[in-house]
Amino acid sequence: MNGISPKHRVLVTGGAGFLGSRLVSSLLRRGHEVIVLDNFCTSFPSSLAEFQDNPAFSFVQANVTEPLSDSLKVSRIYHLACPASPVLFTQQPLEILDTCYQGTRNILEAAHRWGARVLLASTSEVYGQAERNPQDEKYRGNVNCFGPRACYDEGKRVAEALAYAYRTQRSLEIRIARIFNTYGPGMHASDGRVVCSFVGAAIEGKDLIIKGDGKSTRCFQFVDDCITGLESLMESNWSGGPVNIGSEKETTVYELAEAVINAVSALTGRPKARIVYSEALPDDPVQRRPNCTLARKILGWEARTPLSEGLSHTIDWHLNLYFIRDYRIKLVN
Ligand SMILES: O=C(O)[C@H]1O[C@H](OP(=O)(O)OP(=O)(O)OC[C@H]2O[C@@H](n3ccc(=O)[nH]c3=O)[C@H](O)[C@@H]2O)[C@H](O)[C@@H](O)[C@@H]1O
Repeated sequence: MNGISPKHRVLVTGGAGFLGSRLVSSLLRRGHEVIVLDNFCTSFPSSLAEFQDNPAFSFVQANVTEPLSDSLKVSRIYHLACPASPVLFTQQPLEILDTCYQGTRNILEAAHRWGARVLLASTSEVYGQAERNPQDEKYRGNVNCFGPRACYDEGKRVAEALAYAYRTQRSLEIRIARIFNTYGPGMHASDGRVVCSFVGAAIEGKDLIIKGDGKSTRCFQFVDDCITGLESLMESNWSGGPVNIGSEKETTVYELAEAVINAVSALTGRPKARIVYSEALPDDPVQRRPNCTLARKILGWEARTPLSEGLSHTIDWHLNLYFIRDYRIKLVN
């Protein structure tokens, strides 16, 4: 993780996405050669624009559900490709399941041919409607396999099971990160996840919609903390099971809404947006908080960015997408 660490040829699946593009930026900064594989199903080519002139960067437009060409041979694979917004769980469940199973299988198969190490982006969603708080990696979860979140929750669980099978049967080097709610610059308001939805609404002067009573909790992790955690895990000697990567600071959805409204108003001088309530999503986890003792112990890593600081970077990023004139805000791209 420092200037003298070995340089790799790295494949990032989903590299045009929210986490992916931030990871690519960090890997290139550290001197690695990076290939992004993405099909833009939930991302935009513009998120790769800043890398285009970098000779260490290349891009392949493809779906991970198709087998990988050996011309892509690398020594490290970050497997991030998968739609992750709950809005898509009801719109594209079959595609999500295909990506989680066949996509992950293709990645692991290619890694086996190439002798590459794989980091699988798993999720806090494998814990489902958790019956204990916080959730450590030994907790086996409470997931509904026949419900609107099943495609993602069970999809990621089968992806973990595939990784385990390739490790035991094919001796593949595997790292699994269970990533908890991550936010920051690069996640567009249209994504549907809560932080970017609230920030987008507050900037546009629209109501913030709380789904449910606002008492549900999440621990919001700033994207750069998450990326450092993923890179540390990839280059660590850890050969055990999955590792939680998240913030341990628990916040209710209502507290988040208030924080966003106040921060946007303070930064723009505009009147405060309002909160309205709508029905809770079915199977929406009520309480979620990682226990990150393992990550601290094996990686010396923990999420450090306070919510207020992360929100301020996030709001700045969103404001830069907007053109402010005559007290009206218009979308420019
Ligand atoms: O990051 C994680 O750990 C996982 O959780 C997310 O799911 P969720 O926690 O439901 O993410 P959000 O859509 O951001 O929702 C968080 C909470 O805010 C609420 N919410 C969301 C959006 C909104 O406009 N209003 C609102 O009240 C949701 O109902 C939920 O209670 C996604 O499943 C994944 O991106 C990810 O793997």
